[in-house]
Amino acid sequence: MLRAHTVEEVRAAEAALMATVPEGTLMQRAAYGLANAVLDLLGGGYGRRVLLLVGPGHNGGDALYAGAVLARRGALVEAWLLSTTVHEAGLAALRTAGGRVGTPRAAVRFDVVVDGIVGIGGRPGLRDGAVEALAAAAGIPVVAVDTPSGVDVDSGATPGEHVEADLTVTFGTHKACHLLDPAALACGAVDLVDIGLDPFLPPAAIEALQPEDVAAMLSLPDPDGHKYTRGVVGIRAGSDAYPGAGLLSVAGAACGLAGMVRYDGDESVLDLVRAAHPEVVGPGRVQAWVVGSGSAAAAEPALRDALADDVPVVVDADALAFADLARGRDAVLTPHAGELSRMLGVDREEIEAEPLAHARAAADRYDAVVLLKGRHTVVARPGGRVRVTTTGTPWLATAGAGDVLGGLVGALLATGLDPFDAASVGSWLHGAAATLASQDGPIVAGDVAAALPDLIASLTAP
Ligand SMILES: NC(=O)C1=CN([C@@H]2O[C@H](COP(=O)(O)OP(=O)(O)OC[C@H]3O[C@@H](n4cnc5c(N)ncnc54)[C@H](O)[C@@H]3O)[C@@H](O)[C@H]2O)[C@@H](O)CC1
Ligand SMILES: [K+]
Repeated sequence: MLRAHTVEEVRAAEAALMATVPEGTLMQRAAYGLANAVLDLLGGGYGRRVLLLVGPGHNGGDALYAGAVLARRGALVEAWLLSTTVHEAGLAALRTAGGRVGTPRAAVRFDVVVDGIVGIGGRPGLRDGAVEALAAAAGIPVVAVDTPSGVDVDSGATPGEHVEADLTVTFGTHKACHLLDPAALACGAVDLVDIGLDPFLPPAAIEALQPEDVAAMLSLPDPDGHKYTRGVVGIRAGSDAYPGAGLLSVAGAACGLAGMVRYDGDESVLDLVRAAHPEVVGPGRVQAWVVGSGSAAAAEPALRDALADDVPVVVDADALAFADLARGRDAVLTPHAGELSRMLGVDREEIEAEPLAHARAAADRYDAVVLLKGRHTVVARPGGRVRVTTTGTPWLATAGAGDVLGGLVGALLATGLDPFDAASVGSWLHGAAATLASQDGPIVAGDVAAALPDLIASLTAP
């Protein structure tokens, strides 16, 4: 499990760890990790030209000490000091190693820029000197120290100017900004350097599932199981006007995880569903319902009927307008930013600027699990625990992909996962299946559903 901690938690853990090691140890660990990441990126040190952007705090100190390591490895290291005071010992180390201090100038030629302007002590936004230095070094790959300077570390928002990194090297644990958009977009790839913080960190409120977590949560068929013990998922989606929504919801549900898929909707859609998925049967008892996509006016009665069965429910698309009915129930609400905007009465732009805060607010408001779709989907449960999905591909932004996701989450609920696990595992599988199907090329929603069995097999293979 990948975990993200708050600045406050990191500072407390660092203080506890620092009490157990000689002074300066943590910064040395951080600096060596950072220098190694830069060496990897550059394919070596000798003759490489490295620019350090150095702010007033320890973040700049990390950059200076890493610069000293790089200078000893033969790199030509220049530091631009963006504050009247910088980490003195770090600066002395850089100078001793042969690095120098330069002044910001246009049309500079460096192989890499190391952003040590601010880290977890930074307020969002950049000061003028930093903006000008970054402009002078535009076009050069950027390695951010701990966080891209200027982002809001704990919320993942980017309310002001900020660094756009190609690689972010962070220390001890991830922070929200590494996982949550829009800040995560500014991180580029993220490397975590172990500085020994783990024993001092509390449980994290924000997590990102990894393949081994997903594999451990999937329920495999018992040797003596049968289709009913494996769980039955029911789909109430699609209509005469939108039969595709029903077909794709069924396709996601028919990934093989549940023992049976039922379709309960218009006869005309059922005929199409049966033609595409002969194994699907008609209405009856289920262990989970998926309600709402392409349901139009039928969404409200369909949701009421599903809730009356007292089984977990995925509340999707048209049914989200009636999400109040599911308050406090075993439910997964699956809005995209536009749908959540209508549910909360908040502008869509505000939701996209702070998906973490709004997914959490919605989970509390509806007392249910909320899966807010996006590049990095946010799954929030009431009380603040969150899982962020980091699988996926931009090609997944395609019509019907949400229907497949709804069906898949329903199948996972039917197998007995709780709503938080079903939503986060479903979202992870959905993204990973899209990547598998896409191979960096275009896909349609049906391809994502079709890739699920192979993906699941690769995860669960002994
Ligand atoms: N505390 C520790 O033991 C460790 C800290 N480490 C590094 O230390 C960093 C935190 O250091 P600090 O607490 O000194 O904080 P930072 O280096 O993040 O910066 C804080 C300083 O920047 C100023 N500042 C705030 N916002 C600004 C902005 N937008 N533009 C310009 N200046 C701004 C503040 O006045 C303050 O002086 C971490 O991100 C990490 O890089 C690592 O060395 C690992 C160990
Ligand atoms: K930084």
